[in-house]
Amino acid sequence: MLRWLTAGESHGPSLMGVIEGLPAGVEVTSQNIADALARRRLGYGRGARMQFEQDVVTFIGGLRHGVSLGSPLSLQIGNSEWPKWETVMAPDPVEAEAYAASNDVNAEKEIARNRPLTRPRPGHADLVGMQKYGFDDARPVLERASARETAARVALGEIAARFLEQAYGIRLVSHTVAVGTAAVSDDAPLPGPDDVARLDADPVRTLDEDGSAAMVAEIDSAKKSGDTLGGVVEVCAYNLPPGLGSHVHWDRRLDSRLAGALMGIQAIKGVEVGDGFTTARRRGSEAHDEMERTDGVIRRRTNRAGGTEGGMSTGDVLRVRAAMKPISTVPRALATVDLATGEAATAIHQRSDVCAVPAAGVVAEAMVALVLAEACVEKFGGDSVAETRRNYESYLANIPELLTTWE
Ligand SMILES: Cc1cc2nc3c(=O)[nH]c(=O)nc-3n(C[C@H](O)[C@H](O)[C@H](O)COP(=O)(O)O)c2cc1C
Ligand SMILES: C=C(O[C@@H]1CC(C(=O)O)=C[C@@H](OP(=O)(O)O)[C@H]1O)C(=O)O
Repeated sequence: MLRWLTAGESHGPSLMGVIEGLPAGVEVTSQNIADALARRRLGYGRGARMQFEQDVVTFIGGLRHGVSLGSPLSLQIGNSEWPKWETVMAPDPVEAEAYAASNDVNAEKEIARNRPLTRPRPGHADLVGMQKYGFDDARPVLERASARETAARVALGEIAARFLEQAYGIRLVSHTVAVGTAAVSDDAPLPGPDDVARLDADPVRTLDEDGSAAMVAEIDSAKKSGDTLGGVVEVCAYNLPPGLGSHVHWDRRLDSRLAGALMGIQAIKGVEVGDGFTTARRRGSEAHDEMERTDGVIRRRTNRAGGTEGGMSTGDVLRVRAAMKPISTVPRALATVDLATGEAATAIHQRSDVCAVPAAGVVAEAMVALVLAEACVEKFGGDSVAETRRNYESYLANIPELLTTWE
């Protein structure tokens, strides 16, 4: 069993992540995690915070000399914002007035930060969270609802990705498919795992030059008019074995687990596996992936299904897409109600991203890595990378020759 958790608030001292159940022998370093976190900060259209956020990574346990021990791997990511928020987000009680009297240069701003947020922002967790948890202030809700938390997921996802590659040779890549109405062309080739550096060098993380320019223009135009954007990202996983997940029960299905994991990312409102919604409009004869046997190997002529059949990986490239809604904090103030007075108001707006779709791709990649790592641990078991690898090789070696789908 592989399980993981994150904790921490957006402006608290740090985020943390714990992953438990990973075999011993996974090679990973703080620098690997820092590099993954740097990729998540990329992307045209992100707000001011991404310019200065440092994402300082500290491993707390589970790792020795760059190799996992099999014990819970736990890490911390410092928030650069914390010094400004020490009073507002202090774990222990604080006297705001006493803080002001301390004559600190930041006192005025600090008091302002401490004021209850009573104008909930449409599209955010603010209002429902206040209703549900009994708060008279949106701060305790928005601090955890913030997508800052995705930094911890990307850190854990990087550990999962290293495990997948080292144990089974599975590699992942993500890219941006659309921002608002601007999209890559329908016949653009799928990126491969060796394209990651090229993707990260593009302002919106796509290999399609025209698509990239159109997306950048769309972001510029939204920014100019005080608006925000969403879009679509895709994650591809290469070199999967057949048989991850299962057809036998809904919550064992790989596609269902992937959909849940992607939908669990802040602002994701739709998930597609393979050709997904396009497939729904096709006739059966045009929708499925016909099989043939050539050179002693069964091959699917197409991969419209996106690498799953019957809730299991087929061994073909896994393709999943996630649709992100536009950023909820819209500079062009949205109408709301001041909960302190019941009067009409405009929603709180401080700094914010205009578009975070490229970053969402990196987060989606991390979520897919975590789901695949969980499915592999479940299928192949093993307490060390070497043992799980042996189990994986034995599984493949025991699939009868007439059923093989790989060379
Ligand atoms: C990487 C990433 C960055 C985000 N940045 C912002 C942001 O700067 N401002 C904002 O209002 N929402 C941002 N969001 C989206 C909000 O967190 C999200 O809209 C909010 O949690 C409500 O969405 P939900 O209804 O899906 O939970 C971001 C989401 C992601 C995945
Ligand atoms: C901090 C991150 O994203 C944040 C996600 C976010 C939101 O409301 O979701 C709002 C912004 O934070 P702040 O309110 O501090 O400016 C983003 O910067 C991050 O991705 O690391």
